[in-house]
Amino acid sequence: MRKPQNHILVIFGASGDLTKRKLIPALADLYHQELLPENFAVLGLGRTELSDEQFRDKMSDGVKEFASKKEREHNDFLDQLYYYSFNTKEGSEYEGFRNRLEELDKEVGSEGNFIFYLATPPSMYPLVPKFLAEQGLNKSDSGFRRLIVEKPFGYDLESAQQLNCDLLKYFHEEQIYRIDHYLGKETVQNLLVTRFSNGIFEPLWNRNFIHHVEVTSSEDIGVGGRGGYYDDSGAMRDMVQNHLLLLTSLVAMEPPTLVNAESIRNEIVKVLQSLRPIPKDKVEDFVIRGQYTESKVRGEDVKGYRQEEGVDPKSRTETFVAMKFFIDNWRWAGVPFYIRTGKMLPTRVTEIVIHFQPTPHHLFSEDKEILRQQNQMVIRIQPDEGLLMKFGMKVPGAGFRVQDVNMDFHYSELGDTYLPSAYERLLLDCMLGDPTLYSRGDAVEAAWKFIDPILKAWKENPCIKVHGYPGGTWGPDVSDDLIEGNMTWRYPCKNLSDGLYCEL
Ligand SMILES: NC(=O)C1=CN([C@@H]2O[C@H](COP(=O)(O)OP(=O)(O)OC[C@H]3O[C@@H](n4cnc5c(N)ncnc54)[C@H](OP(=O)(O)O)[C@@H]3O)[C@@H](O)[C@H]2O)C=CC1
Ligand SMILES: O=C1O[C@H](COP(=O)(O)O)[C@@H](O)[C@H](O)[C@H]1O
Repeated sequence: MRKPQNHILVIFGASGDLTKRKLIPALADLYHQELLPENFAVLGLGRTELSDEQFRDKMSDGVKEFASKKEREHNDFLDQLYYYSFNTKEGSEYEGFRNRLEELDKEVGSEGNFIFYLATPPSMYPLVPKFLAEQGLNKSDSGFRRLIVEKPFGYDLESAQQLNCDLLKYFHEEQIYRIDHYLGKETVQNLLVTRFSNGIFEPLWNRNFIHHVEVTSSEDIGVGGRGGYYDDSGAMRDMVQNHLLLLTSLVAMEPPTLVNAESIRNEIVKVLQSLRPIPKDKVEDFVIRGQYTESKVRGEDVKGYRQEEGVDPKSRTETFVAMKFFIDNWRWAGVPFYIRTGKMLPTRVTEIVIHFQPTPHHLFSEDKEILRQQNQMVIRIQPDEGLLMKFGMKVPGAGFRVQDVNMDFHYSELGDTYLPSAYERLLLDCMLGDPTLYSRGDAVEAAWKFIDPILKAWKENPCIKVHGYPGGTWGPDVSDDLIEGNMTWRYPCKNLSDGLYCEL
């Protein structure tokens, strides 16, 4: 495996939750696999006053696992962490920061290569690049300068376009790495391999053989301590605009010419640009929104969303979205795509279900449940990552009764194979200068263009219902009505044989 060039990773927002919970553990994993360069340091930034030592102590909790195994290595990793305190909103304070960075660069031998990671509140995303540019830190003749931008990328189409413009004033598109951590997931990348390295699937992957596609990403927890952020965001901005549309794009895209950033991202953007707009006055026919209410889950009382800390007690923010849409292109004309996400649902599962066309004639009419004869391919992103095919087999004995059987593969069967975390993969790719698994500006805007009219309709028309659903259920019952015919969503928890992830 190629190692990245020597560099410093500068984290804006290093005293925050994301740094401690995701970034530092991912870096520790890279360190222990010897994937970090020889001369490397992290420079954490925030207003909170911390010495380097205090910062290391604060971060060491997140990497305790290693501490117990290899104490010396663990300490060597922590020794690469540094901290500098300043208000990143104040342009006048950047000179001091630049001096510290240049000093550290000499100390570490990082050759003037810097990655700037924006893990601050989003209001700071346009400011930091401007102030970096004022200090001449956005470009260099000798070293590389890259900028990683966390989600959310904009609040709507207009703000996303504005943010793209703001970033592009100071950094080139090739320097900008917009994170969607779903693309960093091993099983999401495997979607491309499953589709494009197997002769058996791709010939069937189109409107002639696929009846409809379902994408579900459910969580069995509520908003927890993130009520303040979430109440202003909601499931549509938090999950659909980015992760779910990305999964849809990978399912629907054409084969890329090459496995590189340009080819793959070109195909992703084409799908997003082909999404059929949902007219504002038809939103209720295509999109169901819901909000969890007080309930009992597995014998425990759980709060309703409006009782969560930081949430407006009259909030109409959606914690559940189910929607139906079409992709207007040659491959997918007329095939409905159904996507669904929500908090406080029965289990945590992300999966894609390809429903194949039924046989043209139901030969084995003894089987009353005709739907059984529709083959399904379930691509499970998490947990218990794997792939499952469902098809009909004869029930042994008299007559011709058909029953569904499963043929499945679980990643866990690969034995000790190490599945890197999404952040680990994405950080390493950025260090190596490979943006393939990061979102391109035009893709982000195309996704917002599709979502924007729905958000506007919700905002402008209070008659569009926010359906309550008791925590621990699969969302509002009306979400079943979205699916045409006598079909329903796949409810993974109803069929324990499908996997071990279901905890109900
Ligand atoms: N947490 C998560 O799991 C995820 C977070 N994200 C995104 O990442 C970003 C960070 O999230 P998270 O870590 O949870 O947020 P936190 O609120 O925990 O942290 C925010 C960080 O920004 C710093 N900050 C805020 N204002 C200033 C300022 N004026 N000057 C210097 N530093 C400042 C804070 O430092 P201090 O208070 O010391 O100044 C703190 O380190 C957000 O945009 C979020 O949407 C995305 C995906 C997941
Ligand atoms: O981006 C986000 O994703 C998480 C879900 O991520 P996962 O990797 O656990 O599937 C979600 O909880 C959070 O609200 C959202 O901001």
